Amino acid sequence: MSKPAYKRVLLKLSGEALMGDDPYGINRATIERMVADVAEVAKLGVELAIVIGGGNIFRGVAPGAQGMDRATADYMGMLATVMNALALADAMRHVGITARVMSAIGIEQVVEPYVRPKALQYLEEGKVVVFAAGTGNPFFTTDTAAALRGSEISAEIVLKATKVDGVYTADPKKDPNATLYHTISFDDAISKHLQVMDATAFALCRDQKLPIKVFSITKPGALMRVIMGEDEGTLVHV
Ligand SMILES: Nc1ncnc2c1ncn2[C@@H]1O[C@H](COP(=O)(O)OP(=O)(O)O)[C@@H](O)[C@H]1O
Ligand SMILES: O=c1ccn([C@@H]2O[C@H](COP(=O)(O)OP(=O)(O)O)[C@@H](O)[C@H]2O)c(=O)[nH]1
Repeated sequence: MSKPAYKRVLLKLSGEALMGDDPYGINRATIERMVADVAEVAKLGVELAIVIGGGNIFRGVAPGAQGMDRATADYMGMLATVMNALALADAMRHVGITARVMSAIGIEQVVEPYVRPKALQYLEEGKVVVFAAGTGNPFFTTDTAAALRGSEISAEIVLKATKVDGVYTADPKKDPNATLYHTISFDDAISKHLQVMDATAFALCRDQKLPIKVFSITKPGALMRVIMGEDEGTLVHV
C-alpha cells in the first residue's frame, strides 16, 4: 500500500459544516462521519492536530448578538469552538482515538490550556490534539488559528476542510460561472481577494512557507485522498 504524503498535518474543520442540514448546532451524523474520516487518517500514523471552528453554534445565538460589541461577540465565538472541540474529542473517543483538547483561553476546569511543548508531546505520542478557542484573540478567525498553530507545530501543510471543494475564481455559492483552481499562489489568492480564507491566514502561511490544501468536508474519501497526496481540492502555495 502507498504511504501517506505527510507525517504531521494541521486540519481545519469548518464549524459551520458541523451543523449538517440543521439550522445551527452539532448534527450527530455529520460529526460521526467527520470523525470516521479522521480516524482512518490517524490509523495510518499521520500526526494530526485539529482546529475547529464555531460558526455552527454562533449562528444559533447570532440574533441575540445583534448590535453587540465586536470583541464580546468574538469571545462568544471562541467559546463556541470550545464546545465543538469537546464534542469532537468525545466522538473520537467513541471510535477508539485518544484526543486532547487544548484551549487558547483560560478555562482550566473544562479543558487544559494550550502549551506548545505539551501539544508537541501529545502529537509524538500519537494522540490527536484539538485546538480550541481559535487564537485566543478577538478580530481573528479559526482559519488564522489554523495557520498559527500549523506554523507552531511545524505541520507540513494546513488542510482546510470546508463547504466547497476548493478555491474558485469567485465564490461558487454566488457565481455559477466560477471555475476551480487546482493550484494558486498565496500572492494571487490575496491579490484577487478570494474569500475562501481570510487574508491574515493566507499571509501567515505565505510567510511561513506553509502550504494550504482546500477541499470538501462533505465529499466521501476527500480527506484520505488529500493525505495520500492524490489529486483533490486546491493547493495554495508560495
Ligand atoms: N473564491 C472562492 N473559492 C471558494 N470558496 C469561496 C470563494 N470565495 C468565497 N468562498 C466561500 O468561502 C466559504 C468557505 O469559507 P468559510 O466561510 O470561512 O468556511 P469555514 O466554515 O470552512 O471556515 C465557502 O463556503 C464559499 O462559499
Ligand atoms: O482566533 C479567533 C478565532 C475565532 N474567533 C471567533 O470565533 C468565531 C468562530 O470561528 P470561525 O468563524 O472561524 O469558525 P467557522 O467559520 O469554521 O465556523 C469567529 O467568527 C470569531 O467571532 C475569534 O474571535 N478569534
